[in-house]
This record gives sequence, C-alpha cells and structure tokens, in this order.
Amino acid sequence: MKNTGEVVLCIKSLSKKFGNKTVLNGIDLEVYKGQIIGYIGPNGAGKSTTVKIMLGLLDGYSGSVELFGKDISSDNYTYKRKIGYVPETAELYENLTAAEYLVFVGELYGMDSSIAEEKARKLMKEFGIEEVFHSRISSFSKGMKQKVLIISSLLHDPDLLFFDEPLSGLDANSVVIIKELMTQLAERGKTIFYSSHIMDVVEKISNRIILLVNGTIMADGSFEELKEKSEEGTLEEIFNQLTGFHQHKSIAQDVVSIISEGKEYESV
Ligand SMILES: Nc1ncnc2c1ncn2[C@@H]1O[C@H](COP(=O)(O)OP(=O)(O)OP(=O)(O)O)[C@@H](O)[C@H]1O
Repeated sequence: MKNTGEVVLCIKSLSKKFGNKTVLNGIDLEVYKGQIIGYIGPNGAGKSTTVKIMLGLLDGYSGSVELFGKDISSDNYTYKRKIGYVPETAELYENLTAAEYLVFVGELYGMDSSIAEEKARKLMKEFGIEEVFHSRISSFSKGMKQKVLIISSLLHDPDLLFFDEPLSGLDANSVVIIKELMTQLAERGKTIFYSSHIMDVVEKISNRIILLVNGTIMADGSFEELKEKSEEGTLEEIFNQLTGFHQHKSIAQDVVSIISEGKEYESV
C-alpha cells in the first residue's frame, strides 16, 4: 500500500526465534502517520511477538526496528513516551485504586501527578466509571478494568498506539466509543496498530490490513484491495481463504460427535 506520509514505524527483515522455532520470518513493514493498521493472523502467527519487540519488551531478534526515525536498539527508550499500549492480557496493580494506578502510570510517562490525576478523572467520567475513581481495581468488573487499561494507554497523549484486543470485555456502548475514538485519533495524526480477531471491527475501522501467517506477511492493503484480490465478501471470508481454512463445518461436526461419545458409555 503506497503512502507518502511521515514514516512512524519501519521494520526491516525482522526475524525472531524461540529456541529452534522461528516465530517471525523476515518481516518488512513501513507504517505512516495517521494509519489504523489492522494487524491480524491466526493464533500463534507472531502478532504479539512483533508488538513486544517494537515496545522494547523482547530482544534477541535479527533485523531492525525504527520508531519515529530512530533504531529502538540504539535509542535510550525516550521513544516509549510517545507510545501507548493496551496488552491482550494485562497485569493491573489491583490493590491500587484507579486514581493511584493511573497517576502512577502517568508519572512513568513523565507527567506531572496533578495533571495525570485530573486527566484520569475526566477520562473515567467519559467512560462512565467516575464513581469508582477511588475504589480498588480488584473490585472492578472485567469491562471496568479494561476501561482503566485503555485510559492508562491514552493519558500521556501518545503518537503511536498498540491496541491488542482492546474491546475485550467492553459492552456494546463502550465498543462504539472506542471505535469512534480510534477514528478521531487517527484523523488527528495518531497512528494505531490494532491487533484483533474480531474481523468485522477490523474491516470497518482499519485503513490498512496486514495479515501475518507463520511469521510472514501474507497480505497488506486496504480492505477494498484485499477484497479485490481474493474475490471474497467479508474480511472473515478473506482471512479463511488466505489462511487456507475451509474445515469449519467438519471440525464442528467432529466436536459435536466427540461430545456425544460419553453419553453412549453412560447409557450402557
Ligand atoms: N516467551 C516465549 N517462549 C517460547 N515461545 C513463545 C514465547 N512467546 C511466544 N512464543 C511462541 O511464538 C509463537 C507466536 O506467538 P504470539 O504470541 O506472537 O502469537 P499471536 O499471533 O499473538 O497469537 P494469538 O492470536 O494467539 O494471540 C507461538 O507459537 C508461541 O507459542
């Protein structure tokens, strides 16, 4: 996909092994300011591994990763202040209150604590959870924890956002807010790397979709471009076609018959 905008992220020949297993196999990628990248692929394809490398959480890779024009291996982590991250599974400090946690995260990003607290309170209000600002996170529902996580990724106004299944546990109203939020942030020049298995959301909000299979980029383009090439209707169908998966009916049938096997034994 061609774009003449400012390059925010540049990956060259990125490979990563865990033991003998090659998880990323020579990835080349340029991402431009204001893009919403739908980063998709089967379980175990290497999506989280790529994101963790870009965040400086994983090393021992080959190739190069540049964020905001600087190689992350030679930068002294100042680039991290421009990044927001919602991990797929997060360890929140649940003994802290939301206020304590968000101020702590804000300070990690170099924010003044009173500014972080004020912004955090306002954002909690927007997400409808202001009344639990001073409650311990351990008492929150899954969706409330997810909202705190999303707020913690946005508090410092990052330029690049990594969202790994950010809608997990959110109710339908909140999902609409986050989708709209992503669109508006991208319009303001923020770049969003959005990793998800919910294909209809990826299809609607991404202006570029990257499909990773076995550590290799198998498709890269707008939804319309992928649709044209694969001659399929929805992103879910394109995904199944490009990953060569057509056995959903027979697998479901096998599962149903395995489940009913126990019943035959019982009735004997
Ligand atoms: N720390 C690790 N040690 C060994 N193997 C790992 C480690 N982290 C990931 N892997 C392996 O690397 C492969 C890619 O994992 P990764 O988490 O990047 O996949 P993913 O595309 O994010 O998958 P999912 O959609 O299931 O979240 C998997 O086979 C996984 O088992």
